Amino acid sequence: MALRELKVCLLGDTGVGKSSIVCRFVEDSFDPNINPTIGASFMTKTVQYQNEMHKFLIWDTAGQERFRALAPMYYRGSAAAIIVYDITKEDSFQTLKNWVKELRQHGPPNIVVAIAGNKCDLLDSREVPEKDAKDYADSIHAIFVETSAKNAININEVFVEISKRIPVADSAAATSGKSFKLGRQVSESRRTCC
Ligand SMILES: Nc1nc2c(ncn2[C@@H]2O[C@H](COP(=O)(O)OP(=O)(O)OP(=O)(O)O)[C@@H](O)[C@H]2O)c(=O)[nH]1
Repeated sequence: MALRELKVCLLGDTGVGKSSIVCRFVEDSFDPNINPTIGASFMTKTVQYQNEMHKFLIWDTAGQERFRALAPMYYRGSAAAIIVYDITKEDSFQTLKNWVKELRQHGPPNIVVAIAGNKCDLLDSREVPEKDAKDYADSIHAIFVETSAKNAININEVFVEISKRIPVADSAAATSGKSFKLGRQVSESRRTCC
C-alpha cells in the first residue's frame, strides 16, 4: 500500500486548543490542564485513507507572542496549515486572519489552509458566529470546520479533508528534503502529549 507523507502545521493564538487538537487526533486524549507549548512540538500519526497510508507529520506551534517569529520555520515546506481560533474569543478570530495574511505573503504558494473553530462544546459562550467564519473560509477557499478537542468533534475530519485536497505530487514535495530539519528540531522540541 502506498505511503503519503503530509507535513501539516498548526497556527493560532495561545490557548485556542492547537495542542489539544493534535493530542485528540494522535492519542485520542484530552487534558484540561495541558501546558502552553514552548517553541513547537512534533508528532506523527499514520492513518489509512482509501487505498493509501497517510502519515501526517504535525508541527504544533506555540501561540504565545514571544514565539511568533519561529512560525516560518514550521509553515515553510508545509503542505497544509490548520489555523485554529476559539469560537468563544473574537480576538482569536482576528489573529487567525493575520495568520492567513502572513501565509499568503510568506508561506508556500500552494499550501492548503484549514480553519478550525475550536471549543464548539462551549456554545453558550460563543463570540464568533459560525456563518461569519464559514463565509470568511469560503472567501479564501479554505477548509472550514468547528471542532471540539474536548468532545472529539470533527478532529479526524479536518485531517481527512486535508488528505483529500493535497495532490500526490505536492505531498511528496512537501516532505522531500525534510530529514535534516526534522532530525534537528525533534530533539530540541519534542513534548509528551497530554
Ligand atoms: N472546553 C474546551 N476546552 C478546550 C478545548 N480544546 C482545548 N481546550 C482547553 O483550552 C486550553 C488551551 O489548550 P491548548 O491545547 O494548550 O491551546 P494551544 O492553542 O495549544 O496553546 P499554546 O500552546 O499556548 O499555543 C486548555 O485548558 C485546554 O484544555 C475544547 O475543545 N473545548
